[in-house]
Amino acid sequence: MRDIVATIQPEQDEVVRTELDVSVCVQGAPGTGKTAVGLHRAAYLLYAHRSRLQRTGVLVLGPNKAFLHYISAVLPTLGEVDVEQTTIEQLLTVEIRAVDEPDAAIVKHDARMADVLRNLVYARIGRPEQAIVAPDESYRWRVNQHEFEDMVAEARADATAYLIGRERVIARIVAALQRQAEARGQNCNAVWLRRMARAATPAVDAVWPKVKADEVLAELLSDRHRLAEAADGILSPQEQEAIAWPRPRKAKSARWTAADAVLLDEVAALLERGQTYGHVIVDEAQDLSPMQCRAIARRSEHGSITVLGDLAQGTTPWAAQTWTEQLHQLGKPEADQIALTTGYRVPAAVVELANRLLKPLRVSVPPTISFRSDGELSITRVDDLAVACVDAVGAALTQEGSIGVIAADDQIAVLADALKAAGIPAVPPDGDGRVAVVPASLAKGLEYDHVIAIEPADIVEAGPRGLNRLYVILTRAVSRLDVLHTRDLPSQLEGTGT
Ligand SMILES: Nc1ncnc2c1ncn2[C@@H]1O[C@H](COP(=O)(O)OP(=O)(O)OP(=O)(O)O)[C@@H](O)[C@H]1O
Repeated sequence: MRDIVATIQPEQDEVVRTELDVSVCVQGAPGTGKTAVGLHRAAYLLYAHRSRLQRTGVLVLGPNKAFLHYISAVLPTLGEVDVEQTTIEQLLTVEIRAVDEPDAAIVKHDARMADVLRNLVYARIGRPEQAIVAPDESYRWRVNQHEFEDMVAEARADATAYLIGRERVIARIVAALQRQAEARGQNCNAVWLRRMARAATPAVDAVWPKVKADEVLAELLSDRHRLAEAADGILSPQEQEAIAWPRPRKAKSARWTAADAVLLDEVAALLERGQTYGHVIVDEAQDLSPMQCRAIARRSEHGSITVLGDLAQGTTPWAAQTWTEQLHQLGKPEADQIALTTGYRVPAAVVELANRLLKPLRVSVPPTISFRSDGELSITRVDDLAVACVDAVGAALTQEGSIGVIAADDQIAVLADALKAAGIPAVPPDGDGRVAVVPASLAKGLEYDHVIAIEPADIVEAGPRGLNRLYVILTRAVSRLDVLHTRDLPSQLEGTGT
């Protein structure tokens, strides 16, 4: 990203300087400066509300590590370093050791899982079956069964989190015991209160047990009976089957997936309240699942949020179709929705090509209008992609600037080898070097002076939402875009090449 401070436009500045208490959602076509606006907003808010935000914190969430590498170079130049920058995966701090089948991931990312998990956690609370008796030297203080039942019911009704509810029951029991003891002239000091809490704990454990998030989720995914109970009327039997583990596992030996990490975060929040931030900035927010949105909503519950994204660049299976729906999931339905349409990155010839893909993407977004009439576009049918790629990179190296070779993920190794064999050092997208070889799945949010896009038909066919992915890739070029293909171009781009 270039330094835009000097040239920031009024429509961008309006977003940057929106008041701290106001949440905003920016639908920004490619290269309209969403990321730049988000980072300037972080800097502006920290400047204008430094003491408040130093207390409450600012969180910037980006889509992947390559993107963070890219923005971490920019934020300190804006004069601000007190910002936590991370990806949603890193935020959730669970070691990811497995990958879900696509149908399992879709169920796990669905908002209905929140109800399943709530049922699961609260199903642990039972009914007291006996009174609590706390021996105290020559006395035996009592909370009878009915009182105990009422305390559990009341704590359940007002508790904001499961473990807080449990603590509340213990506190009520101790208070009741204290009233009895004081009525008999006892001095109830802190040591006495702690002793009474210990005496009450076994009875509370039996009714409202302590639990850990990983144990709760491992049990859900291991035990089909428990899953059926918690998901009754919420998930279909097929959906339950899709997420159930083939063999039971304990939490310690569980191999968690990225979607499990989001579920663990939801369970952890059902158990205890987590950290919140004064302001959260989320980039590429169109790609968040409803469950990921909930994780972010919890962290910005007492603060505001800046949502940045482009519905046309949605590449996940759960990508948002409308901002109204996504803002609802993010807990900020009242956020101001603003559209940025002037593209500063992508030259007009390239924008025109990419805009051809908008209609079939079936999202309602205004097309980009390029600010730039310079730039070059070439679309060439070639015989051998690796050979043509090496030639194209060689030619690009005679001009100034960064070069990104972007291809379907499974072609990256072949292209990197071909460049290496030709003596051209190439780095991955988060590496430092003039030529980067970028898997299509990691191209989002990045930009290069010269982009060489390899075999659009393969990019489109590599997975669901392939056309959205192609749209992302075509819009990464700052000055020049070469499209190389051996196969026919996707029909929307037909008639554009040689
Ligand atoms: N007002 C401006 N004047 C000049 N350049 C700008 C301006 N705003 C943004 N840019 C430049 O345009 C490019 C794109 O900006 P940025 O990466 O923030 O866009 P984006 O909307 O996040 O793009 P995408 O969604 O495609 O990733 C960057 O090089 C940035 O420096």
